[in-house]
Amino acid sequence: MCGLDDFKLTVGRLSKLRYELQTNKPMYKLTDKHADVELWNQYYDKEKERNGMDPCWFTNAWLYVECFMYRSIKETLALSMFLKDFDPFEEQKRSAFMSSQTPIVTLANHLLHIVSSNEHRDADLLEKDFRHMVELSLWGNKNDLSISGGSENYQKADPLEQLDELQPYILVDQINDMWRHLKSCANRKCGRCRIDIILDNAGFELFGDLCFAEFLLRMGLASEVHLHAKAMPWFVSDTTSQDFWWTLEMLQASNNGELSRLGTRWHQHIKDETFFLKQDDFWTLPHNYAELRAMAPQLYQDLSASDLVVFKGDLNYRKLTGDLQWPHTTPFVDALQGFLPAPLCVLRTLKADLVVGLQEGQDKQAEEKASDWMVSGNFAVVQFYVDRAWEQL
Ligand SMILES: O=P(O)(O)OC[C@@]1(O)O[C@H](CO)[C@@H](O)[C@@H]1O
Ligand SMILES: [Mn+2]
Repeated sequence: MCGLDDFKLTVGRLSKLRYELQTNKPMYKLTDKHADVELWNQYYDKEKERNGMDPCWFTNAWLYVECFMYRSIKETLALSMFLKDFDPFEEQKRSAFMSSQTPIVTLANHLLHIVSSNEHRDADLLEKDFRHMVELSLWGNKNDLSISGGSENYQKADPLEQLDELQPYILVDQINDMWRHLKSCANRKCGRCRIDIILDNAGFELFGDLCFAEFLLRMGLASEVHLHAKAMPWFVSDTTSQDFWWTLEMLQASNNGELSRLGTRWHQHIKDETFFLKQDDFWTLPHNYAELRAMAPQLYQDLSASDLVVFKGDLNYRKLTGDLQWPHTTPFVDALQGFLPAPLCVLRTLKADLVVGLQEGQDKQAEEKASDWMVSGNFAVVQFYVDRAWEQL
Protein backbone atom coordinates (compact mmCIF):
# COMPACT_ATOMS: atom_id res chain seq x y z
CA MET A 1 0.00 0.00 0.00
CA CYS A 2 1.31 3.47 -0.81
CA GLY A 3 1.63 6.20 1.82
CA LEU A 4 -1.34 8.16 0.53
CA ASP A 5 -3.69 5.16 0.70
CA ASP A 6 -2.46 4.30 4.17
CA PHE A 7 -3.03 7.89 5.23
CA LYS A 8 -6.57 7.94 3.79
CA LEU A 9 -7.44 4.65 5.48
CA THR A 10 -6.20 5.96 8.83
CA VAL A 11 -8.13 9.22 8.52
CA GLY A 12 -11.22 7.15 7.63
CA ARG A 13 -10.77 5.01 10.77
CA LEU A 14 -10.35 8.11 12.91
CA SER A 15 -13.53 9.62 11.44
CA LYS A 16 -15.38 6.41 12.23
CA LEU A 17 -14.09 6.55 15.78
CA ARG A 18 -15.29 10.14 16.13
CA TYR A 19 -18.70 9.27 14.71
CA GLU A 20 -19.14 6.31 17.06
CA LEU A 21 -18.06 8.39 20.01
CA GLN A 22 -20.43 11.24 19.17
CA THR A 23 -23.38 8.91 18.66
CA ASN A 24 -22.89 6.71 21.73
CA LYS A 25 -22.12 3.51 19.83
CA PRO A 26 -20.68 0.54 21.73
CA MET A 27 -16.97 0.58 22.40
CA TYR A 28 -14.97 -2.42 21.17
CA LYS A 29 -12.13 -4.78 21.90
CA LEU A 30 -8.62 -3.87 20.81
CA THR A 31 -6.79 -5.90 18.19
CA ASP A 32 -3.38 -4.31 17.79
CA LYS A 33 -0.13 -5.92 18.92
CA HIS A 34 0.63 -3.77 21.96
CA ALA A 35 1.27 -5.73 25.18
CA ASP A 36 -1.63 -4.09 27.04
CA VAL A 37 -4.38 -5.37 24.67
CA GLU A 38 -5.42 -8.28 26.85
CA LEU A 39 -5.75 -6.09 29.94
CA TRP A 40 -7.93 -3.61 28.06
CA ASN A 41 -10.10 -6.41 26.72
CA GLN A 42 -10.48 -7.98 30.16
CA TYR A 43 -11.57 -4.58 31.46
CA TYR A 44 -14.13 -4.40 28.64
CA ASP A 45 -15.51 -7.86 29.57
CA LYS A 46 -15.80 -6.91 33.23
CA GLU A 47 -17.68 -3.72 32.38
CA LYS A 48 -19.96 -5.69 30.07
CA GLU A 49 -20.67 -8.24 32.77
CA ARG A 50 -21.31 -5.53 35.37
CA ASN A 51 -23.80 -3.62 33.21
CA GLY A 52 -25.23 -6.52 31.21
CA MET A 53 -24.42 -4.76 27.92
CA ASP A 54 -21.48 -3.65 25.78
CA PRO A 55 -19.78 -0.56 27.18
CA CYS A 56 -20.89 2.57 25.32
CA TRP A 57 -19.22 5.93 24.91
CA PHE A 58 -21.77 8.03 26.84
CA THR A 59 -22.94 5.59 29.45
CA ASN A 60 -19.78 4.11 30.94
CA ALA A 61 -17.55 5.81 33.50
CA TRP A 62 -15.87 8.98 32.24
CA LEU A 63 -12.39 7.82 33.25
CA TYR A 64 -12.65 4.53 31.33
CA VAL A 65 -14.22 6.10 28.26
CA GLU A 66 -11.75 8.96 28.13
CA CYS A 67 -8.73 6.68 28.50
CA PHE A 68 -10.16 4.35 25.87
CA MET A 69 -10.49 7.22 23.41
CA TYR A 70 -6.75 7.93 23.59
CA ARG A 71 -5.99 4.21 23.44
CA SER A 72 -8.22 3.87 20.35
CA ILE A 73 -6.37 6.67 18.61
CA LYS A 74 -3.17 4.79 19.38
CA GLU A 75 -4.66 1.58 17.95
CA THR A 76 -5.77 3.32 14.77
CA LEU A 77 -2.22 4.53 14.21
CA ALA A 78 -0.71 1.18 15.23
CA LEU A 79 -2.83 -0.57 12.58
CA SER A 80 -1.53 1.73 9.86
CA MET A 81 1.57 0.98 7.85
CA PHE A 82 3.43 4.27 7.94
CA LEU A 83 2.00 6.06 10.98
CA LYS A 84 2.69 3.43 13.64
CA ASP A 85 4.87 5.68 15.78
CA PHE A 86 3.23 8.95 14.81
CA ASP A 87 2.33 11.20 17.75
CA PRO A 88 -0.73 13.20 16.69
CA PHE A 89 -0.19 15.70 19.51
CA GLU A 90 3.51 16.27 18.96
CA GLU A 91 3.13 19.55 17.12
CA GLN A 92 0.92 21.07 19.84
CA LYS A 93 3.26 19.92 22.60
CA ARG A 94 6.30 21.33 20.83
CA SER A 95 4.63 24.61 20.08
CA ALA A 96 3.50 24.96 23.74
CA PHE A 97 7.13 24.44 24.82
CA MET A 98 8.41 27.00 22.34
CA SER A 99 5.77 29.54 23.36
CA SER A 100 6.77 29.21 27.03
CA GLN A 101 10.41 30.20 26.47
CA THR A 102 10.21 33.39 28.52
CA PRO A 103 8.86 31.79 31.73
CA ILE A 104 11.18 28.82 31.15
CA VAL A 105 14.20 31.12 31.12
CA THR A 106 12.90 32.92 34.26
CA LEU A 107 12.58 29.60 36.04
CA ALA A 108 16.02 28.41 34.86
CA ASN A 109 17.63 31.62 36.16
CA HIS A 110 15.86 31.26 39.47
CA LEU A 111 16.92 27.64 39.87
CA LEU A 112 20.55 28.28 38.93
CA HIS A 113 20.68 31.26 41.25
CA ILE A 114 19.41 29.35 44.27
CA VAL A 115 21.46 26.21 43.72
CA SER A 116 24.67 28.17 43.28
CA SER A 117 24.28 30.44 46.31
CA ASN A 118 25.87 29.60 49.63
CA GLU A 119 23.01 30.96 51.64
CA HIS A 120 21.42 27.59 52.29
CA ARG A 121 23.28 27.05 55.49
CA ASP A 122 20.33 29.05 56.72
CA ALA A 123 17.74 26.25 57.05
CA ASP A 124 14.79 28.65 56.87
CA LEU A 125 15.91 29.93 53.50
CA LEU A 126 16.31 26.40 52.17
CA GLU A 127 12.80 25.58 53.33
CA LYS A 128 11.43 28.70 51.64
CA ASP A 129 13.17 27.79 48.37
CA PHE A 130 11.86 24.24 48.66
CA ARG A 131 8.32 25.63 49.00
CA HIS A 132 8.80 27.79 45.91
CA MET A 133 10.10 24.90 43.82
CA VAL A 134 7.14 22.72 44.84
CA GLU A 135 4.70 25.53 44.03
CA LEU A 136 6.32 26.11 40.63
CA SER A 137 5.99 22.43 39.79
CA LEU A 138 2.40 22.48 41.09
CA TRP A 139 1.19 25.48 39.09
CA GLY A 140 2.90 24.16 35.97
CA ASN A 141 -0.03 21.73 35.95
CA LYS A 142 -2.40 24.53 34.94
CA ASN A 143 -0.94 24.20 31.42
CA ASP A 144 -2.47 21.14 29.88
CA LEU A 145 -3.73 20.77 26.38
CA SER A 146 -6.56 18.36 27.06
CA ILE A 147 -8.55 20.77 29.24
CA SER A 148 -8.29 23.37 26.46
CA GLY A 149 -9.45 20.85 23.85
CA GLY A 150 -5.99 20.87 22.28
CA SER A 151 -5.90 24.61 21.66
CA GLU A 152 -3.08 26.85 22.86
CA ASN A 153 -2.63 26.75 26.64
CA TYR A 154 0.83 27.67 27.76
CA GLN A 155 2.49 29.55 30.58
CA LYS A 156 2.48 33.24 29.75
CA ALA A 157 2.93 35.09 33.05
CA ASP A 158 6.12 35.26 35.13
CA PRO A 159 5.80 32.06 37.20
CA LEU A 160 7.69 33.47 40.18
CA GLU A 161 5.75 36.68 40.47
CA GLN A 162 2.52 34.73 40.53
CA LEU A 163 3.37 32.49 43.47
CA ASP A 164 2.23 34.79 46.29
CA GLU A 165 -1.06 35.68 44.71
CA LEU A 166 -1.76 32.01 43.94
CA GLN A 167 -1.09 30.91 47.53
CA PRO A 168 -4.73 31.29 48.75
CA TYR A 169 -5.85 28.99 45.93
CA ILE A 170 -3.96 26.02 47.38
CA LEU A 171 -6.85 24.43 49.27
CA VAL A 172 -4.75 21.78 50.99
CA ASP A 173 -1.12 22.70 51.52
CA GLN A 174 1.02 19.94 53.00
CA ILE A 175 4.30 21.26 51.64
CA ASN A 176 5.64 21.59 55.19
CA ASP A 177 4.93 17.91 55.84
CA MET A 178 6.72 16.95 52.62
CA TRP A 179 9.65 19.08 53.69
CA ARG A 180 9.88 17.47 57.14
CA HIS A 181 9.68 14.02 55.57
CA LEU A 182 12.44 14.71 53.05
CA LYS A 183 14.69 16.32 55.66
CA SER A 184 14.31 13.37 57.98
CA CYS A 185 14.94 10.91 55.11
CA ALA A 186 18.03 12.80 54.05
CA ASN A 187 19.33 12.80 57.63
CA ARG A 188 18.67 9.12 58.17
CA LYS A 189 20.06 8.01 54.82
CA CYS A 190 22.87 10.55 54.48
CA GLY A 191 21.19 12.05 51.44
CA ARG A 192 20.88 8.67 49.62
CA CYS A 193 17.19 9.22 48.94
CA ARG A 194 15.21 8.22 45.88
CA ILE A 195 12.41 10.42 44.59
CA ASP A 196 9.96 9.30 41.90
CA ILE A 197 7.92 11.71 39.80
CA ILE A 198 4.93 10.33 37.92
CA LEU A 199 5.04 12.93 35.19
CA ASP A 200 2.09 14.69 33.65
CA ASN A 201 2.25 17.29 30.89
CA ALA A 202 5.19 18.13 28.63
CA GLY A 203 6.23 21.75 28.02
CA PHE A 204 6.40 24.20 30.91
CA GLU A 205 5.12 21.64 33.43
CA LEU A 206 7.82 19.10 32.56
CA PHE A 207 10.48 21.81 32.72
CA GLY A 208 9.25 22.81 36.21
CA ASP A 209 9.33 19.17 37.33
CA LEU A 210 12.90 18.76 36.12
CA CYS A 211 13.89 21.96 37.93
CA PHE A 212 12.30 20.60 41.10
CA ALA A 213 14.27 17.35 40.64
CA GLU A 214 17.49 19.29 40.10
CA PHE A 215 16.84 21.35 43.22
CA LEU A 216 16.36 18.20 45.33
CA LEU A 217 19.62 16.75 44.03
CA ARG A 218 21.65 19.89 44.53
CA MET A 219 20.31 20.53 48.03
CA GLY A 220 21.19 16.99 49.16
CA LEU A 221 17.52 15.98 49.59
CA ALA A 222 17.78 13.26 46.93
CA SER A 223 20.52 11.26 45.25
CA GLU A 224 18.43 9.86 42.40
CA VAL A 225 15.21 10.83 40.66
CA HIS A 226 13.08 8.36 38.71
CA LEU A 227 10.90 10.00 36.09
CA HIS A 228 7.87 8.06 34.83
CA ALA A 229 6.65 8.93 31.34
CA LYS A 230 3.69 7.68 29.29
CA ALA A 231 4.21 4.79 26.88
CA MET A 232 2.00 6.39 24.18
CA PRO A 233 0.50 9.78 23.25
CA TRP A 234 -1.94 10.49 26.08
CA PHE A 235 -4.46 13.19 27.04
CA VAL A 236 -2.90 15.42 24.38
CA SER A 237 -0.07 16.95 26.40
CA ASP A 238 1.20 14.12 28.62
CA THR A 239 4.94 13.49 28.49
CA THR A 240 6.09 10.50 26.47
CA SER A 241 9.73 9.35 26.46
CA GLN A 242 10.03 10.96 23.04
CA ASP A 243 8.87 14.31 24.49
CA PHE A 244 11.36 13.97 27.30
CA TRP A 245 14.32 13.44 24.95
CA TRP A 246 13.14 16.19 22.63
CA THR A 247 12.91 18.62 25.55
CA LEU A 248 16.45 17.81 26.68
CA GLU A 249 17.73 18.20 23.09
CA MET A 250 16.01 21.57 22.74
CA LEU A 251 17.41 22.80 26.02
CA GLN A 252 20.92 21.67 25.21
CA ALA A 253 20.78 23.27 21.77
CA SER A 254 19.33 26.53 23.10
CA ASN A 255 21.32 29.71 22.56
CA ASN A 256 20.36 30.71 26.08
CA GLY A 257 23.35 29.73 28.24
CA GLU A 258 21.30 28.70 31.30
CA LEU A 259 18.96 26.45 29.32
CA SER A 260 21.84 24.90 27.48
CA ARG A 261 23.66 24.17 30.75
CA LEU A 262 20.57 22.52 32.19
CA GLY A 263 20.03 20.44 29.04
CA THR A 264 23.63 19.20 29.18
CA ARG A 265 23.41 18.55 32.88
CA TRP A 266 20.21 16.53 32.60
CA HIS A 267 21.65 14.41 29.78
CA GLN A 268 24.58 13.73 32.08
CA HIS A 269 22.21 12.80 34.94
CA ILE A 270 20.76 10.11 32.71
CA LYS A 271 24.23 8.83 31.79
CA ASP A 272 25.45 8.67 35.37
CA GLU A 273 22.14 7.24 36.64
CA THR A 274 21.09 10.16 38.75
CA PHE A 275 18.01 10.53 36.58
CA PHE A 276 16.17 7.42 35.41
CA LEU A 277 13.58 7.69 32.66
CA LYS A 278 10.96 4.96 32.92
CA GLN A 279 7.73 4.06 31.21
CA ASP A 280 5.16 1.42 32.00
CA ASP A 281 1.94 0.43 30.25
CA PHE A 282 0.08 0.65 33.55
CA TRP A 283 0.04 4.47 33.39
CA THR A 284 -2.04 4.30 30.20
CA LEU A 285 -4.57 1.73 31.40
CA PRO A 286 -7.99 2.79 32.71
CA HIS A 287 -7.40 1.17 36.11
CA ASN A 288 -7.35 2.91 39.48
CA TYR A 289 -4.08 2.93 41.33
CA ALA A 290 -5.58 0.78 44.09
CA GLU A 291 -5.30 -1.97 41.45
CA LEU A 292 -1.65 -1.28 40.60
CA ARG A 293 -0.22 -3.88 42.96
CA ALA A 294 -2.27 -6.70 41.39
CA MET A 295 -2.04 -5.48 37.81
CA ALA A 296 1.59 -4.42 37.66
CA PRO A 297 3.46 -6.12 40.54
CA GLN A 298 6.91 -5.21 39.21
CA LEU A 299 6.03 -1.55 38.95
CA TYR A 300 4.59 -1.68 42.47
CA GLN A 301 7.77 -3.25 43.77
CA ASP A 302 9.85 -0.63 41.99
CA LEU A 303 7.83 2.25 43.45
CA SER A 304 8.13 0.67 46.89
CA ALA A 305 11.86 1.41 46.81
CA SER A 306 11.16 5.13 46.66
CA ASP A 307 11.40 7.59 49.54
CA LEU A 308 8.74 9.80 48.00
CA VAL A 309 6.51 9.27 44.96
CA VAL A 310 5.23 12.56 43.54
CA PHE A 311 2.08 12.28 41.43
CA LYS A 312 1.58 15.20 39.08
CA GLY A 313 -1.74 16.46 37.83
CA ASP A 314 -5.43 15.88 37.60
CA LEU A 315 -5.59 12.52 35.85
CA ASN A 316 -3.20 10.94 38.36
CA TYR A 317 -5.41 12.33 41.13
CA ARG A 318 -8.52 10.82 39.59
CA LYS A 319 -6.82 7.43 39.36
CA LEU A 320 -5.44 7.68 42.89
CA THR A 321 -8.90 8.32 44.31
CA GLY A 322 -10.78 5.98 41.95
CA ASP A 323 -12.50 9.00 40.36
CA LEU A 324 -15.29 8.65 42.90
CA GLN A 325 -17.66 11.24 44.33
CA TRP A 326 -16.08 11.21 47.79
CA PRO A 327 -17.43 13.62 50.38
CA HIS A 328 -14.93 16.48 50.19
CA THR A 329 -13.85 16.02 53.80
CA THR A 330 -12.81 12.36 53.26
CA PRO A 331 -9.25 11.89 54.54
CA PHE A 332 -6.80 11.67 51.62
CA VAL A 333 -5.47 8.31 52.82
CA ASP A 334 -8.98 6.78 52.82
CA ALA A 335 -9.53 7.82 49.21
CA LEU A 336 -6.29 5.99 48.26
CA GLN A 337 -8.06 2.72 49.17
CA GLY A 338 -4.91 0.99 50.33
CA PHE A 339 -2.59 2.19 47.56
CA LEU A 340 0.51 2.95 49.60
CA PRO A 341 3.65 1.66 47.88
CA ALA A 342 5.78 4.38 49.52
CA PRO A 343 5.39 7.86 51.03
CA LEU A 344 3.50 9.81 48.42
CA CYS A 345 2.24 13.23 47.51
CA VAL A 346 0.11 14.83 44.81
CA LEU A 347 0.68 18.18 43.13
CA ARG A 348 -2.60 18.78 41.32
CA THR A 349 -4.62 21.67 40.00
CA LEU A 350 -8.33 20.85 40.08
CA LYS A 351 -9.81 20.14 36.66
CA ALA A 352 -12.29 17.35 37.45
CA ASP A 353 -15.19 17.39 39.88
CA LEU A 354 -13.69 15.50 42.76
CA VAL A 355 -11.53 16.42 45.70
CA VAL A 356 -10.84 15.00 49.15
CA GLY A 357 -9.08 16.13 52.29
CA LEU A 358 -10.82 19.50 52.65
CA GLN A 359 -11.86 21.05 55.96
CA GLU A 360 -15.57 21.31 56.69
CA GLY A 361 -16.98 24.32 54.82
CA GLN A 362 -13.89 24.86 52.63
CA ASP A 363 -15.78 23.72 49.54
CA LYS A 364 -18.53 26.31 50.14
CA GLN A 365 -15.96 29.07 50.51
CA ALA A 366 -14.28 28.04 47.26
CA GLU A 367 -17.65 27.90 45.51
CA GLU A 368 -18.35 31.47 46.65
CA LYS A 369 -15.04 32.60 45.18
CA ALA A 370 -15.64 30.84 41.85
CA SER A 371 -18.47 28.55 40.84
CA ASP A 372 -16.10 26.58 38.55
CA TRP A 373 -13.52 26.04 41.32
CA MET A 374 -13.38 22.26 40.76
CA VAL A 375 -12.74 22.28 37.04
CA SER A 376 -10.99 25.53 36.09
CA GLY A 377 -7.43 24.55 37.04
CA ASN A 378 -7.26 27.70 39.18
CA PHE A 379 -7.41 25.89 42.54
CA ALA A 380 -4.92 23.30 43.70
CA VAL A 381 -4.02 20.76 46.35
CA VAL A 382 -0.70 19.51 47.66
CA GLN A 383 -1.49 16.36 49.63
CA PHE A 384 1.00 14.11 51.31
CA TYR A 385 0.86 10.82 53.17
CA VAL A 386 3.49 8.87 55.01
CA ASP A 387 2.79 5.80 57.06
CA ARG A 388 4.20 5.91 60.60
CA ALA A 389 5.94 2.58 59.99
CA TRP A 390 7.95 4.01 57.07
CA GLU A 391 9.16 6.90 59.15
CA GLN A 392 10.82 4.45 61.49
CA LEU A 393 12.57 2.43 58.79
O1 LIG B 1 -3.88 15.28 34.20
P1 LIG B 1 -3.95 16.71 33.78
O2 LIG B 1 -3.09 17.02 32.60
O3 LIG B 1 -3.73 17.65 34.91
O4 LIG B 1 -5.44 16.98 33.33
C1 LIG B 1 -6.09 16.16 32.41
C2 LIG B 1 -7.43 16.73 32.11
O5 LIG B 1 -7.35 18.00 31.53
O6 LIG B 1 -7.99 15.85 31.20
C3 LIG B 1 -9.32 15.58 31.55
C4 LIG B 1 -10.21 16.38 30.68
O7 LIG B 1 -10.10 15.91 29.39
C5 LIG B 1 -9.46 15.86 33.01
O8 LIG B 1 -9.20 14.73 33.73
C6 LIG B 1 -8.35 16.80 33.31
O9 LIG B 1 -8.94 18.03 33.44
MN1 LIG C 1 -2.05 15.62 31.39
